[in-house]
Amino acid sequence: MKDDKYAPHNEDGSDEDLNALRERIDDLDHRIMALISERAECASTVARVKLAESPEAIFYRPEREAQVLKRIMALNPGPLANEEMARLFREIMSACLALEKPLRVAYLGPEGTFTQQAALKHFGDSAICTPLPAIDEVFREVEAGAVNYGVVPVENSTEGIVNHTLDSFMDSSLRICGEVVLRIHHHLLVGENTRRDKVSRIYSHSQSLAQCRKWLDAHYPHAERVAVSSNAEAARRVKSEWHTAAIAGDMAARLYALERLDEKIEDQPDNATRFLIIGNHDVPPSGEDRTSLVAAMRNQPGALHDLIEPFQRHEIDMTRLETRPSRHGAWNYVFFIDFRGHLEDPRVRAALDEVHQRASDVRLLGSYPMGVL
Ligand SMILES: O=C(O)C(=O)C[C@]1(C(=O)O)C=C[C@@H](O)C=C1
Repeated sequence: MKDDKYAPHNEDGSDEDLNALRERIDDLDHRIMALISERAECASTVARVKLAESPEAIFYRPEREAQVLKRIMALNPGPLANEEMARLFREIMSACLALEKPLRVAYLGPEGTFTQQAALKHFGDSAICTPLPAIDEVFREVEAGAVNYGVVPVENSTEGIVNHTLDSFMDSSLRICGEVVLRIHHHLLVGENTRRDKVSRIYSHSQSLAQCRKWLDAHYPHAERVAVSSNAEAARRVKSEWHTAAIAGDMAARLYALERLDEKIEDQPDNATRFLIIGNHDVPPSGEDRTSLVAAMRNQPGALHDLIEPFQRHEIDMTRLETRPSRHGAWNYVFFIDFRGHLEDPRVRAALDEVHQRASDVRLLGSYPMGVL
């Protein structure tokens, strides 16, 4: 409810001068701060309650965070956009969680990649995030308990699946605890000594070069395209080279202080990448969840149909189906399946009981809240 004390004197606020408006802002800031402090105290108490329940308490609760953010977006009165408001609350929760227990997160590096951006978007600024050079190293560090969670890319809307991530699940007992979807915007970046008409070589990750193929054909048909290990590595190189450019995102542009010759050069304007949060515990239902599993089928006609038929019959919305070669025996395949719903839903249980009977092996990778922001 609006407090009269804070309403403008006129409808358009015109009788208030700048000083008066700033006094109002100071006053509001004090009240916001008092409320944030009260919230942080409350989160500290939550931590004590969790510890009293179990010494192995899990402090990070992705299902609760998803509910908080969704509620904030639903209640937001404006004028800030829902995403902006949720982003602010994302940071408040991140700081509150750090009071309970600072989270350690490993992501596929190096610094400046979209995966770092995804880690920040999901965990906020208070998590302690460390880059690692390969997807399987992220898995290993989480398995070893050196970090609490890992962030790895899993699929891109234009270039498809990240095979390394799917393959890493085959040898791992880790669970998926969450997902983040990031809109991917690519920029053409140069160092201070490079002019637009002098660019003769363009570095980027092969996926990013592919995502900007048409733009490059139209604008730089004669420039050599060189695939490197990451967009951030591309940005690092052009920092010290002349006549070269990098295709990379905001994080890398900022990290290496590069000039943006052209922005948003991706061929598909809705280009997005989905990242997974990997951890070592199950996540309770949030109300809007996704489940992932990997299933091995006996090599026989109709095997794939047999596998997916129970989902259809139980009206479960399958959101992804990927086939990967199995590590056991030539010409054997495993299927990665994502569907809407949680392992605790009765319909999901019924479908999975049947899938278990039909497949030679099923491994549940986890149920987790669908990306909110
Ligand atoms: O509700 C909890 O379990 C909390 O720990 C509180 C809180 C929050 O700040 O709202 C903090 C961290 C969790 O990841 C989820 C929510």
